[in-house]
Amino acid sequence: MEKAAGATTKVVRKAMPWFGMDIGGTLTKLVYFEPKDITPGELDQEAKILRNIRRYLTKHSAYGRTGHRDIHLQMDDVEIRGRRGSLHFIRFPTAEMDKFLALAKKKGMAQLVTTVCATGGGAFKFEDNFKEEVNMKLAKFDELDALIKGILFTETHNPCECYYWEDASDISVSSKKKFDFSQPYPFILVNVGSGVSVLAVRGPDNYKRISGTSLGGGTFLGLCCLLTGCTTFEEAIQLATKGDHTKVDKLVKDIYGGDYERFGLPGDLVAASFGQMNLVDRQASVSREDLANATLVTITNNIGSIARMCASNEKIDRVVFVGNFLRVNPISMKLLAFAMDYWSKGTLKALFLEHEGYFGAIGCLLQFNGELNAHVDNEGDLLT
Ligand SMILES: Nc1ncnc2c1ncn2[C@@H]1O[C@H](COP(=O)(O)OP(=O)(O)O)[C@@H](O)[C@H]1O
Ligand SMILES: CC(C)(COP(=O)(O)O)[C@@H](O)C(=O)NCCC(=O)O
Repeated sequence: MEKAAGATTKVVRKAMPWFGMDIGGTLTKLVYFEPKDITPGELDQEAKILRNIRRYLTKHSAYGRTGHRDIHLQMDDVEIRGRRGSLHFIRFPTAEMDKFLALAKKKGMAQLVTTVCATGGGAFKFEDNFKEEVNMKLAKFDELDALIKGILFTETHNPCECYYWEDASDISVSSKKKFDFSQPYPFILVNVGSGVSVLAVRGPDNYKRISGTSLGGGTFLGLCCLLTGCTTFEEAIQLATKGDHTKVDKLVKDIYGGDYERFGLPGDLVAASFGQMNLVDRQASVSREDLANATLVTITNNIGSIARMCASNEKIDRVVFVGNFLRVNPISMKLLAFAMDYWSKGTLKALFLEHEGYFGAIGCLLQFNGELNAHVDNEGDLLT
């Protein structure tokens, strides 16, 4: 790009809009940086389309039938690349990508010819659709790199980001407590999205993916829909909250009549998930709520076991759980907190983060560092 004659470049500001997008197996997460330090010169120059997009995203909390802005997660007064502004958090089902692209086109995105930073499997899968339908180029980033960068950034910008569950053994009294995560390393990171990835993180650029399981949030939702006829994650969680998994599972005491003392297995421990459901009379006596609760407990306990084995193998005592499976899901968080503590005899600590499913999108927004440069002249006007 040529600099205008006589103009000296004072500040290099990157052209707006700034988005970070994590296109996951179930949900697409969009983080939008709303600049709050717009100079009068910049405001004059701001294209009408850009202004309309900024207003549309920041003034609404619902987009179409299935898009939502998580207003409670909004982060204000954040500095990124020398600009101050707010981070807005928006999600919609990845299955609705065609509707999102149609909306983006309607809002004039196609005329902006811009680049969006994207991560998650969908950044690869939908790359051509973005180019063809909204003239957007995707700058792609690895989802696990982005996840860790997003966590580290958010933790340093939000003093209340990290928490644990106190007294997790009693679900009814257990409560959230702030945790100081300013010295994070090393930690195990368990990302419970559609599937589950487990990482050992020893430094900002030092991590490895040590395990994973296909029994994750997608499994919970899929099985719950099949077993109960529910249609949304929120409904599945509501049902699970009112159910009792012990009517569905076979417990140690159903087999032993009490504890299996020799190996320290308490009678109330689940011996076999869904282990009662081979009996026709038992099938008839369980409710949709019980089935939802059993599905949630089964998936959660399995994730807890894998996380605990990984922590023990890596000799790391802090386990951070993230991903949208934990959204509006205190049952799973408390179960994980209890499982980590109980089975490790108090040596492992389960930690949780407020922006649970958005770290990939945040990390992606932060990583972009090219192509959008715009020169600003003496008066602070954009020359692009
Ligand atoms: N509104 C929702 N719609 C669908 N799934 C949801 C919703 N809220 C939470 N979830 C849970 O979050 C999981 C997806 O988590 P997420 O971290 O976004 O993963 P992914 O990147 O694979 O989409 C779903 O499988 C489901 O268990
Ligand atoms: C393939 C994935 C990294 C995709 O991430 P997601 O969209 O589920 O967040 C994840 O689903 C995963 O790690 N699945 C488990 C695969 C396994 O180790 O068995």
